[in-house]
Amino acid sequence: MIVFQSVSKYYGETPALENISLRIEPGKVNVLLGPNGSGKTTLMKLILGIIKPDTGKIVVYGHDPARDPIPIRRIIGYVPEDDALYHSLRVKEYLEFVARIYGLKQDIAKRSIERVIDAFMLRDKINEFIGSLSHGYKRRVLLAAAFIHDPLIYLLDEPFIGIDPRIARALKTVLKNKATKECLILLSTHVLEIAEALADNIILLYKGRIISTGSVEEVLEKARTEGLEEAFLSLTRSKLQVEEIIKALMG
Ligand SMILES: Nc1ncnc2c1ncn2[C@@H]1O[C@H](COP(=O)(O)OP(=O)(O)OP(=O)(O)O)[C@@H](O)[C@H]1O
Repeated sequence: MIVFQSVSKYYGETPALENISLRIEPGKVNVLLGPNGSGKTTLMKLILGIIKPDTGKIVVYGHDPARDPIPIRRIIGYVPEDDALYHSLRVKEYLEFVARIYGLKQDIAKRSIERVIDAFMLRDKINEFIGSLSHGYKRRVLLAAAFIHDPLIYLLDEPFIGIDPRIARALKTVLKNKATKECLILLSTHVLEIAEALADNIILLYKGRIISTGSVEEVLEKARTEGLEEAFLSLTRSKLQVEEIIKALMG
């Protein structure tokens, strides 16, 4: 269980997250939705302890990430939104490096690396430098690294960006199954179809605040709309902006 108690995070004067109180439970696929800049990545970085809250408290399976991030990071598989990879390492070297960081024993590491190489169809790329890979392959390497130590928590920032439909389909099934095995899944996406298909619990952020939580049905009911796209636009008061974007682009 991850608990946020009245958490705020500011960058200078700008609030990235304001007064967030939230319980994120295992056994569900939790989906973070929100327009660009609404605080999704910030929320994930707070869970990892990469950044610290200005006010409030976060508890991740009994640990405070601001004070004690190491045991938390050991149980998390994290896919960052941007490609934070070591470009001068070859794919297999990078996966070996990640396995070492997680403290996997050599034989277990070897088996895990083979497993994720096959799962993310990286076999023919293992000796290539990460810097030379296409965007989609870099995303696959990041996903492979997140699965290497069979984590309890999956923190996936836009995991479906750049990957092809085969891996996307498999990943959806795997995340659903992992949730039934009491893993805690928290992913962010801008793709509402993915949210609709996957989410047991939606956390809708807007300008650093939570404006709706609950199942897809509950969010739709609160927004009094039929589809998630309409709910998103209505709850984030974005309908007028869509009209303006269309007008600007159509000339
Ligand atoms: N390192 C930083 N320095 C200054 N401001 C930042 C920094 N990181 C994030 N912010 C600001 O915090 C707010 C939330 O950003 P965040 O990246 O969490 O949003 P997001 O919902 O993940 O956005 P996106 O959907 O575009 O990825 C934004 O206003 C952003 O400009």
